[in-house]
Amino acid sequence: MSASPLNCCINPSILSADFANLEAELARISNADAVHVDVMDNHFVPNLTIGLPVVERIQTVSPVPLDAHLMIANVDRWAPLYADAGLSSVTFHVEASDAPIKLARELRARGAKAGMALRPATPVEPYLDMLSELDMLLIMTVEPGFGGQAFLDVMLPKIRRAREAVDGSGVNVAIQVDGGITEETITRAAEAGANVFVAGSAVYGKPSPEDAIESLRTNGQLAFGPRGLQLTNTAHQPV
Ligand SMILES: O=C(CO)[C@@H](O)[C@H](O)COP(=O)(O)O
Repeated sequence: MSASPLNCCINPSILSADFANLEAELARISNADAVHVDVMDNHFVPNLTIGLPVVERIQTVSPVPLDAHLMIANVDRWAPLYADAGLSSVTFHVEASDAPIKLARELRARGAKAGMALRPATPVEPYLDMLSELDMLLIMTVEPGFGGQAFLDVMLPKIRRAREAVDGSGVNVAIQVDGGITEETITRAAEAGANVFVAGSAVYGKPSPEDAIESLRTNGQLAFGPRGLQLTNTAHQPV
């Protein structure tokens, strides 16, 4: 399935997969648009997952592109190395970067799509002027660190503001949401304007991850509707 800026994308979160069988777990989501790789350092978030050597190995066996979500400190130093590794998309947290515009430019220069993430308590308004520097804006819909949390409905106005700004700016920036996405909450997130959905437990917690991806995609696309047709610049596609 190739991602289109006019479509909703479903990116399953590897955090809910079996870390002892990653190759097999990746084969179970071959109809996903990308795999969302949660990199946590136990500093920026209170959890520890995997780092660059493991991510590089995952890339060699994944049937879909990698969408890295770096929940780490010192991201200005580390994120470019993930782009150098050939990842399709690298997302850093604005709260962890000293120079987000410089970092986004560096990621693009190294061939990756540039994503920027906002924790729930971080407002979007200060960053709307830099949309043209980004390929994706990730609005966290839970506090980052753990899978299986409940979707924060209080994030819906932030998603709406981001969507209005993206549509008004004429640049094609994907709006990704991550945390608590289910067959039910995806509808509210998509109605608000999100078009790339990270889902961990709602994919890997189901007997058939492939069927779960299709259901999520159908619900997301229905709720997102023809809104995507307003986008005109297709140079940067979401993953
Ligand atoms: O980045 C994170 C958590 O910090 C997410 O990617 C979660 O892994 C999503 O899991 P679910 O909420 O979908 O179970």
